[in-house]
Amino acid sequence: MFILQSNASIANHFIAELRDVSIQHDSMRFRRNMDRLGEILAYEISKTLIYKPVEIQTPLAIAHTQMLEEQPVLVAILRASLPFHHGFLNIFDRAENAFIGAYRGKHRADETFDVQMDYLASPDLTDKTIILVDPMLATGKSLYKSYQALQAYGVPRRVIIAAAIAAPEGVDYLKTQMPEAEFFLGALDDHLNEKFYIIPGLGDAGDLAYGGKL
Ligand SMILES: O=P(O)(O)OC[C@H]1O[C@H](OP(=O)(O)OP(=O)(O)O)[C@H](O)[C@@H]1O
Ligand SMILES: O=c1cc[nH]c(=O)[nH]1
Ligand SMILES: [Mg+2]
Repeated sequence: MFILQSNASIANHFIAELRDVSIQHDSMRFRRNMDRLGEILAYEISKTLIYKPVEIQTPLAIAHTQMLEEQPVLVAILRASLPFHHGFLNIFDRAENAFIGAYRGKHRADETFDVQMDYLASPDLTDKTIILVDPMLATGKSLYKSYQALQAYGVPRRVIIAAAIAAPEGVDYLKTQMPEAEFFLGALDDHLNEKFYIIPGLGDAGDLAYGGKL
C-alpha cells in the first residue's frame, strides 16, 4: 500500500488545506487542491506502469528514452471524484475513462445507508489497468459497488484504488472483497464515526467541491 503522507512532501500541504475548516470553504481552492493531489498520486502510480523504449527524433539527433506502453483506464465515481479525476487526467492525458454515478443514499434511523447507482458509462476493460478514482474511501461500499458494476465490461489485468483520504475500516473491507486491488492513498486516517464519516477526514468532499445537495 502506498501512502503519500508517509513521506514529507508538498502533498501533505495540499492535504492539510483540504482538511482545514478555515480554508476548505473556498471551493475553488478545495477543487484545485484535489486536482493537485490527483496529479501527484497519478505520478506515483505512473512509476509502477510499463514503459517501452523509444527513439525520438529531436531537431539535432535521436534521443533514446521511454514512453508509457499503455494508458490506464480512469474510473471516476461521481460527484466528489470530479476534481480528483481531473488531476489524474492531466497526467494520463490519453486515458480512456469510465464514469459511475454512485452515492451514499439517505441514512436510515440507525445511520446505515445503501449506495445508490444510477449512471454507468465504461469502455471495454478487458486486460486493462484500471484506476478507481474516488477521493474518499470511508466504508468502501461505493467503491465495491462500482467495481461490481464494472464486471460486465471485461476482466482488467490490474486494479488500482486511488483515494485522497481513507479509513482503515474501508481499506480492510476492500482488501477482503477485492484482494487483487492495490491501494494508492493520500492519507490513511484513524476511524469512521457513527455516521460513517472519516475521522479526522475533511467532511463531505462532494459538498465542499460543489455545494450541498437536497
Ligand atoms: O466508502 P463509502 O462509505 O462508500 O463513502 C465514500 C463515498 O462517499 C462520497 O460520495 P457521496 O456519497 O458523498 O456522494 P457525492 O460524491 O455526490 O458527494 C465519496 O465521494 C465516496 O464515493
Ligand atoms: O468522510 C467522508 C465519508 C464519505 N464521503 C465524504 O465525502 N466524506
Ligand atoms: Mg458527498
